[in-house]
Amino acid sequence: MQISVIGCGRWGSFLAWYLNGIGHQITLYGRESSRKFTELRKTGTNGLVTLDEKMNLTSDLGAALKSQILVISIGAQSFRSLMEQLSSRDLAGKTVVLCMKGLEAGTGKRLTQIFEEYRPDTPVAVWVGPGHVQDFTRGIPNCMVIDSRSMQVKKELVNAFSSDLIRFYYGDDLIGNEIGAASKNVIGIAAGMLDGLNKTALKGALMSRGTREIARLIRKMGGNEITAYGLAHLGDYEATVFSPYSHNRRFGEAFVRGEDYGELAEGVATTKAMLTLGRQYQAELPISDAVNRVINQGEEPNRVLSDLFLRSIKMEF
Ligand SMILES: NC(=O)C1=CN([C@@H]2O[C@H](COP(=O)(O)OP(=O)(O)OC[C@H]3O[C@@H](n4cnc5c(N)ncnc54)[C@H](OP(=O)(O)O)[C@@H]3O)[C@@H](O)[C@H]2O)C=CC1
Ligand SMILES: O=C(CO)COP(=O)(O)O
Repeated sequence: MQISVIGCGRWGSFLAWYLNGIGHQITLYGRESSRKFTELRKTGTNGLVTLDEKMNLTSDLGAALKSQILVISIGAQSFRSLMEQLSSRDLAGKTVVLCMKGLEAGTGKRLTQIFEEYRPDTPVAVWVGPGHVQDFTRGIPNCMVIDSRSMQVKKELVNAFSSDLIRFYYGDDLIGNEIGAASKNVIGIAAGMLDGLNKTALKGALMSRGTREIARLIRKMGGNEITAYGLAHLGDYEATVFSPYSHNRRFGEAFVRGEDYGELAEGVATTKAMLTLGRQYQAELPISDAVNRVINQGEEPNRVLSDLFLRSIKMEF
C-alpha cells in the first residue's frame, strides 16, 4: 500500500520505518524548516531509526497527500493548523490515521473531533497504545489499538499494519481511547514528579487512582469506563509511568528538580485540556488538578501531594 507519514519526529519517523519494514511504500513528509527532517534527509537516521533508501522523503505536502493512507504524527497542539492546511485538499478515497496522544489545550477537544470539523467526509482512525521506538527497534513486540467509527476502516488498517512486532486490537470507544491515550501523559508527568521527589513507591497508588479518575471522566463524556483499563491508558503505563524513555515521565522528574526538559511532553498541554473537560463534565480530577497546580501554577510539589492525602475519605470504587 502507498502510505504517507506526516510528521518526522520521534514517532513519525518510527512509523515510517515500521510500515516500510512490513512492505508498504512509504513517503515521509517533514516541513522544509525542520531540523529533524534536514538531519533525516542528510544522514538517513535520527539516532533512533535508520530509514531505507527507497523511502521517499518530501517537504511537498501535495506530494505526500497522493498516498491512499495518511498517517499523522505531529505535536497535538499543531494539529488544528495542519487541518487548516488539509481543509482545501482533495482527500477523496483516502483514510487518515491519527497517531498522536493529546487534546486541544484551550478547548479539551479530541483530535478526531478537530479532524471532523474540517473533513467530516473523510474516514479517520486513531492508532494508540504502548510502545517506545527504542524497544521496538530492539525487536520487543507490543500490543496496540486501532479505533474508528467504521468497522471496515478498523479491519483494513489492522490487516495492513499488523506484524510480529505489533499485535493490534480493534477499539470500540473513540472517546475512551482518545481520552485515555492523551491523559496517560498527565499521569506520566505525575509519575516523573514522584521519581523526582524520591517517592517512586507511590506509583502503585498513582496507577490505581489514576485509572479511576480517567474512567470516571470517560463515563461522564459518554464513553465506556472500562476503556481506561485497556491498552490506550492503563496498558500504556509501563511505557510512560515507568520507562526511562518516556518524555512525559522525564519532564515531570526534571520539573520538580528545577531542570529544563527540551523534548515534546504532550501531557503539559493535555493537563490544561483535562481541567477544561473536568469543568465541562463536572468530573473530579484530583491528579490532573495536582499536576496542573505544580506545572502551571508554580505550587510546591510536596505540598500539593500532601493536599491529595488530605482529601475526604471515600469509597475506593
Ligand atoms: N506509542 C505511541 O503511540 C507514541 C505516540 N507518540 C505521539 O506522537 C506524537 C508526536 O510525538 P513525537 O514524535 O515524540 O514528537 P516530536 O517532537 O519528536 O515530533 C513532532 C514532529 O511534528 C512536526 N510538526 C509539528 N507541527 C507540524 C505541522 N503543522 N506539519 C508538519 N509537521 C509538524 C514537528 O516538525 P518540526 O521538526 O518541523 O518542528 C516534529 O518533527 C505525540 O502526540 C506523541 O504523544 C509518541 C511516541 C509513542
Ligand atoms: O506514548 C508513548 C509510549 O506509548 C510515549 O510516551 P512519552 O511521550 O511519555 O515518551
